Amino acid sequence: MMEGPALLKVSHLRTSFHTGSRKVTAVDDVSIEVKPQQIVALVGESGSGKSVTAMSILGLVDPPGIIESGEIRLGCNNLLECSSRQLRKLRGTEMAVIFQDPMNALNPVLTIGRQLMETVMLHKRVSGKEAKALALRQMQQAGLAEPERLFNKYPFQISGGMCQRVMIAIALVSGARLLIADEPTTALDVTIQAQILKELDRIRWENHVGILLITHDLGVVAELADYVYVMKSGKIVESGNVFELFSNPVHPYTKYLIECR
Ligand SMILES: Nc1ncnc2c1ncn2[C@@H]1O[C@H](COP(=O)(O)OP(=O)(O)OP(=O)(O)O)[C@@H](O)[C@H]1O
Repeated sequence: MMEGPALLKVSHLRTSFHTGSRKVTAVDDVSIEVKPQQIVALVGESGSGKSVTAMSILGLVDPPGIIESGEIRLGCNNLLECSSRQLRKLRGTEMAVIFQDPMNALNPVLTIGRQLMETVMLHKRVSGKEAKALALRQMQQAGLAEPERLFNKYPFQISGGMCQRVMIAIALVSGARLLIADEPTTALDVTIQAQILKELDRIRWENHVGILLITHDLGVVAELADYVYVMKSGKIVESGNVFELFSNPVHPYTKYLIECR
């Protein structure tokens, strides 16, 4: 199931920030791969360059940041050669992202249902009625019981865990094959964390998505990931199958992260 060509292949990516006369290379010669239905973790301490890697893949690096070199392939698309218009289209149809703080990622003045329907209608030529039906189905798929009741609620009226499920539904409604999850459970309490992790595990099989999971939490990695890249100061210092990496870490930094768990 995880055999075959990569869904996402990042090769020798370098992303830097120029501020005044200073240049910070946040991502320095990073190469990573995600296969269909695989959960790949990118771990490392705060400031190691995980989020900048994600933003580079999504085409969301803004000045003073610049992607200096490398290649990012998503399916048959060469992302660094895409225009911003093409990238906007790909974000939604091919790749989607969920963030740490789902409440802030949602629009506070629109109902949950409205936001889902708008995403559907942005990507599919369907009537309002069909969009609603699709939105409701996707809510159910993301583990939201009683979607009809939730449809007319505003983000502040539902819990953080439910908001994250709504974000997952929004991410998947357009049929994206790659989901980038940037610290998806960090802001949630432990029991809700476990539920969301389970949900991610389920949707990768059911919706055939590959997931790039960005986290500093090795517990989350052990629970969910198949493959791990360890990042430090912008570089990948070690990578491997999750079982091998945990049982036999080679790089001192990986050993340190595992000991600090
Ligand atoms: N807008 C920016 N301007 C200047 N430098 C930046 C900017 N964004 C990121 N950086 C640099 O990139 C480095 C990596 O940041 P990044 O957010 O990717 O780390 P991270 O591993 O995701 O950390 P965290 O877990 O705290 O989000 C930072 O230490 C900072 O030096």
